[in-house]
Amino acid sequence: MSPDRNRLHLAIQKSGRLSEQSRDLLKGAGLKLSQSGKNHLAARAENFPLDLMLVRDDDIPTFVADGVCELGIVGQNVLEEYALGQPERRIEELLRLGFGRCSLRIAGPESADEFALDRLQGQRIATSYPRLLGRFLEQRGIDAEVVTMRGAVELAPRLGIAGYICDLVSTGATLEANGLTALADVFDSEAVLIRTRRPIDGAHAEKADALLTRIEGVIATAESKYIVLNAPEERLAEISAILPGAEAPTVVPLIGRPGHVAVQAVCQESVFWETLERLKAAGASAILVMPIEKMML
Ligand SMILES: Nc1ncnc2c1ncn2[C@@H]1O[C@H](COP(=O)(O)OP(=O)(O)OP(=O)(O)O)[C@@H](O)[C@H]1O
Ligand SMILES: O=P(O)(O)OC[C@H]1O[C@H](OP(=O)(O)OP(=O)(O)O)[C@H](O)[C@@H]1O
Ligand SMILES: [Mg+2]
Repeated sequence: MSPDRNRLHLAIQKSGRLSEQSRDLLKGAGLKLSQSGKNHLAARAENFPLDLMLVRDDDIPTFVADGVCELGIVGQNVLEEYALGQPERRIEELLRLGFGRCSLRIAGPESADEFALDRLQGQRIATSYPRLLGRFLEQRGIDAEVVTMRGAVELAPRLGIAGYICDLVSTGATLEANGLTALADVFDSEAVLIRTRRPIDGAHAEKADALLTRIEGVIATAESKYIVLNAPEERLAEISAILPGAEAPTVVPLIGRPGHVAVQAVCQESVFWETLERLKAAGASAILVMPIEKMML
């Protein structure tokens, strides 16, 4: 099946850590995705000229670099590992998506306080990310042997394949279950939206931009809250400074309460209970924090 050139093509992971959140993000951007059974390798947006290609995450950078897919969603770890092996960067990273957060870490069977990077000299380290690890070691002048494994890297020390490993960690549960401790950070990652650097024709480029604007809106909305509160006028500057990530709040006089105003603002960073306590201490009252359903910046 050759791709339909009247539609955009977005590559996402078929099944794995990024698949569900990639689909949720697109649904949040208003796309109605056609059902795809377990064996389907493509899905269609019914209300937007976009086809989804459901693939192994390792293949996503290649598809986007070659322009087979104009867009993709992939972890920065996979993207950077791919890019390190290419003479030119044919992929543009457009947007961090706030999910799939993990770190590529060196781990081993010893405790972190016994460890110093120098202990890696002459050792074997098993990883699925030989280029990222290779760069890390080279930059630090460490001469170690990198052993490439496709998966189950955590088993390497037990099997005697390598003394250390370098693999993705988020909660640390997998390391712990295998008697390993994280010893050094190699690369921090999250899922990103990527776009080909190959020319996209005019109508397509417009569609890609429209989709990007929607996705930016979804990301911004996820953290953002709408805050409304009452404040003594003379403490307005102090209260505005506490509102996280808010630009130019709207200030409205309160009928029947001279010297007091109502303040409304979009906070683009997380609003914690501590924030509310600080606002109250600064004289704010009747503080409401509301979710924002949609936002276009
Ligand atoms: N424990 C984790 N927590 C959060 N994100 C993770 C975690 N592990 C991996 N990721 C991110 O999700 C991506 C996909 O991980 P997954 O384990 O599903 O990949 P995979 O086994 O290589 O899948 P595929 O079959 O598509 O090749 C990783 O490249 C990384 O960016
Ligand atoms: O620190 P943790 O929260 O335990 O996560 C780390 C694990 O997650 C990833 O594997 P995944 O579970 O996606 O399976 P895979 O190895 O089959 O890709 C990664 O390769 C680690 O093994
Ligand atoms: Mg993979």
